[in-house]
Amino acid sequence: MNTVKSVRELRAAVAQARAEGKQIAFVPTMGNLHAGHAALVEKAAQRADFVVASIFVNPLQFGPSEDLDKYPRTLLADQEKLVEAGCHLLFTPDVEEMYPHGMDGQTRVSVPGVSEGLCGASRPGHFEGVATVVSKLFNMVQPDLAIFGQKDFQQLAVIRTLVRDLNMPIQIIGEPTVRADDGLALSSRNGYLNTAQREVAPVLYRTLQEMATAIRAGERDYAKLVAVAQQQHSAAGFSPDYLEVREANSLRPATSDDRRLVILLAAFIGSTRLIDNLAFDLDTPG
Ligand SMILES: Nc1ncnc2c1ncn2[C@@H]1O[C@H](COP(=O)(O)OP(=O)(O)OP(=O)(O)O)[C@@H](O)[C@H]1O
Ligand SMILES: CC(C)(CO)[C@@H](O)C(=O)[O-]
Ligand code: BAL
Repeated sequence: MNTVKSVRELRAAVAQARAEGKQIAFVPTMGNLHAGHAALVEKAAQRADFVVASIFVNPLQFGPSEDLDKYPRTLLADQEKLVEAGCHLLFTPDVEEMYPHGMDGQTRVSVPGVSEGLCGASRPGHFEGVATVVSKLFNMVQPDLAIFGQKDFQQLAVIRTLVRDLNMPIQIIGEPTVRADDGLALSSRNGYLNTAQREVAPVLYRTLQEMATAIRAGERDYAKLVAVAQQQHSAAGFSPDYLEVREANSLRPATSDDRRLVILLAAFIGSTRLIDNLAFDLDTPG
């Protein structure tokens, strides 16, 4: 696997792969890779001949009081995991390479609708930062397909909308969330948890499963289910950020008639904010 830091080197390497007739798959990340990222790269290697990954901790998508500075940077270990998963080219630009004219005057990409509410409400500007950097990365790599995790369910919806609305000829593939044995969704931010916090963290996914089971059994009082789950989160030491039942395609608040649902949550434990979600179809047995 080759690692490049400049857009010029990236374009040259991708052009060579194209000249060899290869299909290009792209997996953007912020690094500190775990088995969830590896699953995306492995899927990319199954679907295309040449796999490009990026590691860039994008300042534009972090709020002023968020964890930009402490976000874990583990390049050597990440490179080993990428090689093992089948990556051919790693792009690791620095902030000056991504934003050579500074971030203040940077053209921004804003995706209305699906960016609003949920993480969009809790993290103002976050999805504009994500949509902007992903648009830039897509233009730099020009992949045939790009792979994202369903763990960031709203982000995936934002990117699908962005690609549709800006006529980008890129197929977007969403991959299921990879979890620890106890159900906790793998996330780089799990590394911030102390032992006691890590022990209680699986309560998040457990309550999502309990809510989904209740809805499948006919419960349609979503507010009641949310209140019960939030009590369990609070009892475990979490401060709820949001917990909502939405229609899975549009992300609008769910009605009792909707069949494709997603329950999404964000919650703080100490200063660590975790997200998770569970999508299900009432017409498909669970
Ligand atoms: N557990 C997981 N299973 C599958 N995909 C995942 C998982 N965690 C992250 N991803 C995906 O990996 C890609 C890069 O995500 P990112 O580098 O932010 O990882 P992360 O572990 O989610 O970090 P963070 O702590 O910022 O949430 C995204 O498409 C994201 O949805
Ligand atoms: C898609 C992404 C790499 C853009 O910075 C980031 O939001 C992430 O890691 O999910
Ligand atoms: N995984 C989404 C990137 C972020 O939290 O900023």
